[in-house]
Amino acid sequence: MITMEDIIREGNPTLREVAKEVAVPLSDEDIKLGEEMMEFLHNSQDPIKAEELGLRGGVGLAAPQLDISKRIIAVHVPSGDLENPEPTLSAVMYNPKILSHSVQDACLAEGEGCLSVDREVPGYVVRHNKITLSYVDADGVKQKIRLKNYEAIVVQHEIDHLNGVMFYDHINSENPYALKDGVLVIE
Ligand SMILES: O=C(O)C[C@@H](Cc1ccccc1)[C@H](O)SCc1ccccc1
Ligand code: NI
Repeated sequence: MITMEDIIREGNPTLREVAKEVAVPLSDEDIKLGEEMMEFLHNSQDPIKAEELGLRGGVGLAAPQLDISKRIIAVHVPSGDLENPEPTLSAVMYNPKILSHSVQDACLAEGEGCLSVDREVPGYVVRHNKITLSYVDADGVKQKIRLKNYEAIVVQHEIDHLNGVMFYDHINSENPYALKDGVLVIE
């Protein structure tokens, strides 16, 4: 079971590598890894288990954060609506690829954090507001989906990890809260 000890922190060179595509059909090893990554996200969002296991809450995780330089991410975005517990996005994605994106950019009002970064780095992380994404799912089936707003931001944060990019690479060092016109700030 994955815990915080398995997650490498900034300074580890693996976080700056471009991860390799995984073979399709998926190996049992890669399928098992995806399952463990998803299990971590579920545990990290369960107050009892997170407390028990000392987990930081996460809505996404990328294999390079486990010192495994493979193009695998897991995302599990809860709906946040107690009436409707269905997550708005929950998937293990193999070889995810952004096929196209909106001209409109977006950022989270509260900025971003990272399970591999044990410090606050304030500032707007400007990303695409909408993306069209292809990936191979856990059943080995090629998927093509469109995401927007928060779900699109989470997936872009994780795909950045596959390309050796950290969220603070996007922050304007002169003025962390500088925003071009038209950037959607997501509360
Ligand atoms: O380090 C990671 O990749 C997981 C991040 C992903 C992420 C951070 C900020 C914005 C989008 C995605 C963790 O989920 S950071 C902790 C967190 C937990 C719940 C909600 C937002 C951020
Ligand atoms: Ni991260």
